[in-house]
Amino acid sequence: MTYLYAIFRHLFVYAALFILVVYFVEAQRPLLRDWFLPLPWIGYVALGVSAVIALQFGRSRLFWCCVMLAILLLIGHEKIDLSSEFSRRLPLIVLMILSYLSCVKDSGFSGHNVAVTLVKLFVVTVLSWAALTYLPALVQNHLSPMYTFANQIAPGLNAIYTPLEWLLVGLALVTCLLRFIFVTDNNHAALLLGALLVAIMPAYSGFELHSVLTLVLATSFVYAMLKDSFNMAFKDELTGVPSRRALMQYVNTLGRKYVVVMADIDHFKKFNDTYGHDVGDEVLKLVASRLNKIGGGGKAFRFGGEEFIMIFPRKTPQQALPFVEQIRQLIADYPIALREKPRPKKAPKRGTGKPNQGKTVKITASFGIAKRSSEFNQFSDIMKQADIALYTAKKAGRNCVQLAKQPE
Ligand SMILES: Nc1nc2c(ncn2[C@@H]2O[C@H](COP(=O)(O)OP(=O)(O)OP(=O)(O)O)[C@@H](O)[C@H]2O)c(=O)[nH]1
Repeated sequence: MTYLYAIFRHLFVYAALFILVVYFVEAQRPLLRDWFLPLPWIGYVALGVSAVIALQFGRSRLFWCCVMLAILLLIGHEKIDLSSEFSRRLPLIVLMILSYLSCVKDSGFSGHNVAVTLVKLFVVTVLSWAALTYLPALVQNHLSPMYTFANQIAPGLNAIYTPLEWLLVGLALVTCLLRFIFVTDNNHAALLLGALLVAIMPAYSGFELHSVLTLVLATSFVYAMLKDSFNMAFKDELTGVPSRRALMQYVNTLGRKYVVVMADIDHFKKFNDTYGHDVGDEVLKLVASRLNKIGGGGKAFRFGGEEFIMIFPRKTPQQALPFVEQIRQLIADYPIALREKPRPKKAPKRGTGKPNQGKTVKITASFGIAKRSSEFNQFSDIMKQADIALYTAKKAGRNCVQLAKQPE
């Protein structure tokens, strides 16, 4: 569910950006030309900044995208004298390269890897060129109906690309979309946006409009890199909730009144030993997603291992208690469906042997609550108090909440 939500959230943001850009460029062509005419360098500067950040962050794919876009812009700027056929095909080739880059991993910037990537990009370029040159002859008989079909959809389509080129554009865009669905992050969303904007570039003649599209793309690349790096640094990789580092940063923003709740899954070692570490990981994700939904203004963090911390700013332990109780109950009541055991290599004969039925289990967690007070005003001291309360909860039989013994 969270995975689907992440896909739709990203798609919504980037699709909205794409539509906004296209609408703005369509509606404001003369205005944009006036704005960008005195700024012929702006697209290059944006790409340069994005490329430098990509270098610093080790995002080689976005770096190569910036290089490709700079070449595209340069040729659009007619700074390089090449045959018009090459200029016409270049957006398609860049599109193919973008879809290729969305399918591979960041390989970094070591001399060897840069050389290998350049060779691969060259191969993609040659293959794309060959496809654009030889495919029309192969599908000659289908070309005329394809032109008619494209004309029926929208009369202007054939003026931008030939129907065969449209097919290649579609293929490249679907590849980027599928890669984004498989690896849902900002980098892949930016690559998808990049592919979309490069695909529509031939529809907009004029260097200024290309500069606008490049500027949008370079900015989205920078945003994607910063956002993904932020997530890596401040979100726990397994559970997706804010990490210990995020907690330490958050603590600095707290005022003089707050409550710290320490949560720990009960008998988790036994659970891991019984059902395996992978199932243990799934349980951790589940518990984290419950804790993440805590009410009362509480904020959950994974502290490490099977321990979580929740902070309630501007609350007393008594005010936080009902929300913690609610979450404890939610976790305890939730039946966890265990995945079916892996099928045996040799399938039992039909009618013999019982189906490998999935089992459900339940898990509980214990909680310790402490507040900031004049006696315990350092975060580490309040944590220690919450930990003592948690230990008391464990001693009291687990699956319960204990308040630290602190002066009122
Ligand atoms: N699957 C999984 N297990 C983890 C992870 N981090 C820590 N653990 C396990 O969590 C278990 C913690 O066990 P203990 O601290 O002994 O406590 P417990 O078994 O939960 O018992 P009580 O806390 O006393 O109820 C260890 O077996 C760790 O290996 C993780 O990321 N994934």
